[in-house]
Parts: sequence; C-alpha cells; structure tokens
Amino acid sequence: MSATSDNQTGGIYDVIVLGAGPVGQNVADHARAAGLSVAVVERELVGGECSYWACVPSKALLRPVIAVADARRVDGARQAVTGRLDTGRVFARRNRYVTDWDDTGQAEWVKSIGADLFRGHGRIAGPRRVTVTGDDGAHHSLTARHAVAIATGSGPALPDIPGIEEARPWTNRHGTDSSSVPARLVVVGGGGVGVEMATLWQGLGSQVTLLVRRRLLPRMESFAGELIERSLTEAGAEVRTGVQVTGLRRPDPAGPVTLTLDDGGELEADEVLFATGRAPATGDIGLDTVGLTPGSWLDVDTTCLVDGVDGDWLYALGDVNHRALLTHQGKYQARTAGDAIAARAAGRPVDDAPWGDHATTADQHAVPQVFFTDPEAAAVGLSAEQATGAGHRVQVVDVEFDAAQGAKLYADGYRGHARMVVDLDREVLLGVTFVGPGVSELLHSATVAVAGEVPLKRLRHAIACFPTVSEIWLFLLAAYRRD
Ligand SMILES: Cc1cc2nc3c(=O)[nH]c(=O)nc-3n(C[C@H](O)[C@H](O)[C@H](O)COP(=O)(O)OP(=O)(O)OC[C@H]3O[C@@H](n4cnc5c(N)ncnc54)[C@H](O)[C@@H]3O)c2cc1C
Ligand SMILES: NC(=O)c1ccc[n+]([C@@H]2O[C@H](COP(=O)([O-])OP(=O)(O)OC[C@H]3O[C@@H](n4cnc5c(N)ncnc54)[C@H](O)[C@@H]3O)[C@@H](O)[C@H]2O)c1
Repeated sequence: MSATSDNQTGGIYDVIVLGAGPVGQNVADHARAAGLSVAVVERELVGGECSYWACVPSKALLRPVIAVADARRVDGARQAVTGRLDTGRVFARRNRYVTDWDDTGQAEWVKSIGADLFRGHGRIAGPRRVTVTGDDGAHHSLTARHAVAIATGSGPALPDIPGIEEARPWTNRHGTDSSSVPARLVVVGGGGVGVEMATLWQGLGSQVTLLVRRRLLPRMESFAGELIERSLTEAGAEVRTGVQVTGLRRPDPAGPVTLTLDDGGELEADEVLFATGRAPATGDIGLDTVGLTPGSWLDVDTTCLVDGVDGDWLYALGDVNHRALLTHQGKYQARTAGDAIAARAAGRPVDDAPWGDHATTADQHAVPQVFFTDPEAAAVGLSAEQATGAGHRVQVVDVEFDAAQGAKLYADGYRGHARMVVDLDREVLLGVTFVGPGVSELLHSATVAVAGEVPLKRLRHAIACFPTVSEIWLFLLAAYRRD
C-alpha cells in the first residue's frame, strides 16, 4: 500500500473483499491460501451479522431454552428442572459468544492470514477499483488485479406500514442483543427469524404473540410449521395465522406499541419485532459504476461471477446473491469462488461442470437448514411440493419418529415426523425433512445422501446404531420398500 497524500492511500491487491462477515472472511482465507494478496474492507464489525446479531447470539440464547425443554421430556430429569431460566446468565452466555460485540479477535485473525484490513465503507468505483471511506476520515483507493468479491450481506426488510418508524420495531438486531425481556412481545413474520425469535423470547419469559400471514415456515414441509405451532402454543405463546399488520403507533417513546390488524382488531405490546425477510446490502456499494442496479440482489453463475459484468472479475457471495441466505451455504460459495479466483489468476482451467471443484452445485440440489426451535426442524434438498413442481416423479415417504426405539429413549413421548422425497426414476433422495427434538445433528446424514445421490439400494446398507434417533432411517427405507 502506498500513501498518496494526507489521509489518502492507494494499493494494488490480487483480490479485494467487500464485507468481512463469515463469507468475506472465507473467500479471503482461500485466496490467501492460494498465495494471492488480499484486502478486506469492513464498515462495522469483522465477523458480520452472523457473529454478532444473527446465528451466533440467537443460538447462544436458544440453547438454554431448548436444553430445558429437552430435560423436561425425560422422566427423572424433569423433576430436577423446576425453576425458571436465569435470564441474567443466559444473556451473559450470549455476551461471551459475541465477545461483548468486540471484534478484536476476528480482526487479528484477518491479519494473521496475511490480508490487509481496511475499516470503513467500501464502494466499487468502476472495473476492478474500490474506494474505502475510513471510519477515521481516511480515503483509500484500491485496485484489484484479479477479483473483487462482494460479500456485504443483508439487512432486515421492513414493510412500508404507517407508523412503523414511530414504533421503533425490533429486528434481528434487538432480537439478539437485548438484555431485558419485554413482558409482551409481538413477532411479525413466520419465517426462520420469526419462529426462532418467538421460541426464544417466550422461553425467556415474554408473552409472545406471533403474527403470520400464511403459515409457519412456508418453504419447509407443512408439518414442520404445524409441529412448531403446536409446541409454541403449549409453551404459552399465541400464534395467529392469516393476519396482517396494517398500522402501528407508539405516541410515547417509552410506552407500549399498538398494532392495528387487517381483521379490525388491535394489539398492545411492550415491543414488536419484525421478521419479514431481508434486503441486500447493495444500496450504496457503487454498483451503478459497473452497470448494475443499486439495492438489487446479484445474480451469479456457478462460480459466483456476477452476471452482466465483463472481464470475469466481479464475484458476489453469501446473502447478496440470494441463493440461500445461510452462513454455511455462503461459506461454501466462498470456498468454491476462492478456488475459482485462484485458478483464473493462475491461468489454470476452471472446473465449473456440475459438482466440479469450482461449481456451487449444492446450492441447487442440497441446501441443508436447521431451525433451532422446539422441536427442531431440519431439512435438506427439495420438499415434496418443490420436487413435483420441478417435474420429478416422486414418492413421498412419511414416518412418525416414535417408531424408532432410539427416539423413544431420547425423550419420553417423543413427538416428531420425518419425510423423504424419492426420485422414482433414479431411486435417489431429492429431499429429507426431520422435525423433532435433537434432529439437528441427524441432518448431515441426509445431506450426504442427497448431495451424494446415494442409491436407495445402497443406503439400506448404511446402518444406524441401536438405539439412536438415527434409526428413523431404517423406518423410512422400510416404508419405501413396503410402498
Ligand atoms: C436472526 C438470524 C439468525 C440466523 N441464524 C442462522 C443460522 O443459525 N445458521 C445460518 O446458517 N444462517 C443463519 N442466519 C443467516 C446468516 O446470518 C446469513 O446468511 C449470514 O450472516 C450471511 O453472511 P454474509 O457474510 O453474506 O453477510 P453478513 O454476515 O451480513 O456480513 C456482511 C458484512 O459486510 C459488511 N458490509 C456491508 N456493506 C459494506 C460496505 N459497503 N463496506 C464494507 N463492509 C460492508 C457488514 O458490516 C457485515 O459485517 C440467520 C439470520 C438471522 C437474521
Ligand atoms: N437457523 C437458521 O438457519 C436461520 C434462522 C433464522 C434465519 N435464517 C435465514 O435468514 C433469512 C431471513 O429470515 P427471515 O425469517 O427474516 O426471512 P424469510 O423470508 O424466511 O421469512 C419472512 C416471512 O415474513 C413474511 N412476511 C413478509 N412481509 C410480511 C408482512 N408485511 N407481514 C407479515 N409477514 C410478512 C413472509 O411471508 C415470510 O414468511 C432466511 O433466508 C432464513 O433462512 C436462518
């Protein structure tokens, strides 16, 4: 890097990464491992939304809620769990996992891999160029020899409802960083954030009302939402489906918030949390300088090169490409694109055929996802509806978990459901869904089967240990053979 004048520097790097969330960090790591020089630009905290206001704090907070629910399902243990959650300690646990919102450790890690970290807001300034307006007023003008990787993530998308600004709603931010429990909390939206936040805050002692337009977890098999709704209701939450918020008011900033609903009713709460989806963080990153539309999701090819930009230099990874808004999927894209960038930089061939080294094929066929609700909901690949919609000839196989002795021993009265969607033409799995206590750790077996396109004839020989929850596989495969 060279100093050009006071407070201004310039630098040439092989790769410039915009955004140091989990995805930006991973592409930087892979590019560095290939011997490329890397600049990483971050405007807030190194580690991104995932580390500080999404995956990590939400799971740190949810774990005690679910651990207690699990213990209460085991006779003998249930009698030992008589008190309420110690919310002070739950919040302290969360604070440890987010290192008190101090990113020193992650910033050190960026330096330890040999990348340069620029703190400030990054913008593309034409082909292969990035400017950084530093937090300290410094201005950096960077040039990329080979690639610019956009990994700026996403933020909450709030609906345009009268009074929403006055209401000062929680989003994933306060939903994960609050250290006080509102007595009454309304959660709007029944996607992943909505169901996890409802589970979490009801578990911590709020009286939660969950407002959902259609059904819970609409992208999963419908039994997932049904089982979670039932258990949220049993935990004391109110789940209202088929309802929309039409207005909000909070005349006294320190007072309650009132929501008006499309059925004419009103609802008063101490806080309202909107979990109504995400918007790409691409509004102010200079997309117009390379012919793209600011504020849009970025379409990419299988190596994560952005469509419509000449010269094979601009990549978009993670939430911004809208393929699968999940940390593990974004990191997979980062590993794959990092290797593709290195191959292109060295003039080596790029293996972008399906399932090739530089192709993100799993994005289309085998995206795993777990919602840490009670019960947990875990799925990979296509749901039955998605599979038939895509034109596959399928057989849908359903089994209740209590068929498996392992599940019964895991939790008295184990309640859960499993489904596999079989491609009848190839006799491989297109998708698998598990809903039940402890199923999150079962999902990877299904991911291996779906991504590996393991023939069912062979899968029969993958034996689950007795007595584990995994025995559900035996019952799924037996039901398929019987059908
Ligand atoms: C409540 C919640 C819970 C979730 N739980 C899970 C989960 O359990 N598992 C899972 O897989 N996924 C989960 N997700 C999704 C997950 O958080 C995202 O998929 C993931 O954070 C995406 O990573 P990313 O690196 O693309 O973006 P981010 O984590 O959003 O990081 C982007 C980074 O870029 C920076 N940035 C943005 N613009 C600029 C700019 N112009 N200049 C410099 N820096 C910039 C940001 O400050 C940020 O640090 C959850 C999401 C939410 C909201
Ligand atoms: N454990 C996990 O892996 C995990 C947890 C949370 C979130 N995530 C990911 O983060 C992303 C964002 O999650 P999310 O739940 O914010 O988004 P989402 O898009 O999954 O769900 C948002 C929901 O809000 C509804 N909605 C939209 N506008 C509304 C309105 N005006 N009124 C009422 N409802 C409205 C939508 O119909 C949708 O069901 C998702 O892709 C999700 O997979 C992952």
